[in-house]
Amino acid sequence: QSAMPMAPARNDALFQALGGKPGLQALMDLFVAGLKADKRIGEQFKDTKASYLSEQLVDQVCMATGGPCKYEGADMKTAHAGMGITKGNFNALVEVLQASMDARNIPFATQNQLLALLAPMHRDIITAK
Ligand code: HEM
Repeated sequence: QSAMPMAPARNDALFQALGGKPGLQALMDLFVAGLKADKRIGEQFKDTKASYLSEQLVDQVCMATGGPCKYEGADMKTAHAGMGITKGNFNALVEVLQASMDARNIPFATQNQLLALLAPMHRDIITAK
């Protein structure tokens, strides 16, 4: 059940609104840098290779928004197993993503569409109180 992948997008409108592949690459580079620098959750990303995580996020979001990519990383449950991620950690990550989207001048409606796509993943990612 929790291993269910995201449903593929029916069109690429959200992918285009995010600036296509170059837009996503710029966004995710900023996002991962923001995660590493964040006082609340930066520690959890200290051993993460930024370029690697950024590429995985680009592929994941590109595919989920109808773009021409294939995400080949782990499913969200497997990827985050044993990390003890809390609701507070998850909300902090969402705030960093919002700040990154603001910095890229991504319109609010587009931001909300991406967040709506990612929000249900909390079930597979949050494993601790
Ligand atoms: C909607 C929210 C999230 C999404 C979409 C997401 C997405 C991803 C993806 C695609 C990967 C790469 C998996 C792979 O390499 O196979 C990953 C790894 C990881 N995630 Fe998340 N994640 C989310 C939330 C979180 C949260 C809240 C934390 C902790 C605060 C977190 C910490 C990590 C860490 C530490 C890794 C391993 C990175 C590495 O390879 O070193 N994630 N995540």
